Amino acid sequence: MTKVLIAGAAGAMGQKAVQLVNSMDDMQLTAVLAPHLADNQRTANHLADNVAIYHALDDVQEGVANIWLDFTVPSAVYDNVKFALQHNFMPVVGTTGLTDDQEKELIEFSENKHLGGLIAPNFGMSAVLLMKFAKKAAQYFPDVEIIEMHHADKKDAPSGTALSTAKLIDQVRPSHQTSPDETETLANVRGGDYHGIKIHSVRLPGYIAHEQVLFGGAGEALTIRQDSFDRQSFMSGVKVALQKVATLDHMVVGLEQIL
Ligand SMILES: NC(=O)C1=CN([C@@H]2O[C@H](COP(=O)(O)OP(=O)(O)OC[C@H]3O[C@@H](n4cnc5c(N)ncnc54)[C@H](OP(=O)(O)O)[C@@H]3O)[C@@H](O)[C@H]2O)C=CC1
Ligand SMILES: O=C(O)C1=N[C@H](C(=O)O)C[C@H](O)C1
Repeated sequence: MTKVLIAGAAGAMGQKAVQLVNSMDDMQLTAVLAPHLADNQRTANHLADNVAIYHALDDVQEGVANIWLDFTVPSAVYDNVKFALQHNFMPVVGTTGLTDDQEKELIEFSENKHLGGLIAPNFGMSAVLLMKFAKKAAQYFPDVEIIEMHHADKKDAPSGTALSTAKLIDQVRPSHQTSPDETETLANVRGGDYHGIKIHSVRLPGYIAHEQVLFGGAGEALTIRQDSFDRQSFMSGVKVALQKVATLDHMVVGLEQIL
């Protein structure tokens, strides 16, 4: 039986993850890290009496779980994953917001410790495929912009998925002419800029997680779009990650690495 700790267990994704782990025969939820979760909220949060509730990182006991599943906040994820590796948990990280330098450092640390782990900006199959297709299309359509749309509670912008998509496109797109002398008469109206790729972040109630990659060519255009209508859609990817992380000997980035 593999033991799992969920960090951010009371959040929107954490609650889904608790129910997923509870439903798996080969996994046991042994602990959660949830800063504001009270003991009398166990039942509402589907936590059995024997699940340890930690309110602070430094209270977490080494050995309480094999896997550290993280759905917290961008400001906490680096410290959480570093702590997890230092204390021999295999991290499965859904939380977005790690910088490139932080990600690199954590991967190197995992390599030195020979500890498997996964950082997945998106556990949804539609998003994984969107990123794959966008990378392919960018070889032929270098002019591209990204629009990501999320629920109004999302704390980070751009989304981790949009940033990952831009990085993948940037790896392959041919050099090309950008429009010169562009003037913004309203600040930031052209969106954020990742190596010349514009990213536009929309935050609205009613949305969950959606992304469009728009390619423009001479007299034609290609739009690739994915929609996550329900957070349950991320759980099949989380399940595979929990089942496969022990087969890795260092941290990898992207769900596609283990599919
Ligand atoms: N990879 C993927 O497929 C997906 C990734 N995400 C990402 O997952 C993350 C969480 O999203 P979501 O569940 O919607 O966010 P929520 O805001 O609903 O949940 C975040 C949770 O983290 C808790 N938290 C805050 N600080 C800490 C800390 N230092 N240690 C432990 N827990 C902490 C919060 O507790 P409290 O409120 O009590 O402070 C809260 O319960 C985001 O980064 C999001 O982008 C989301 C969907 C899919
Ligand atoms: O916060 C969310 O909701 C999501 N976050 C991830 C991201 O930032 O890409 C994945 C998905 O878009 C949902």
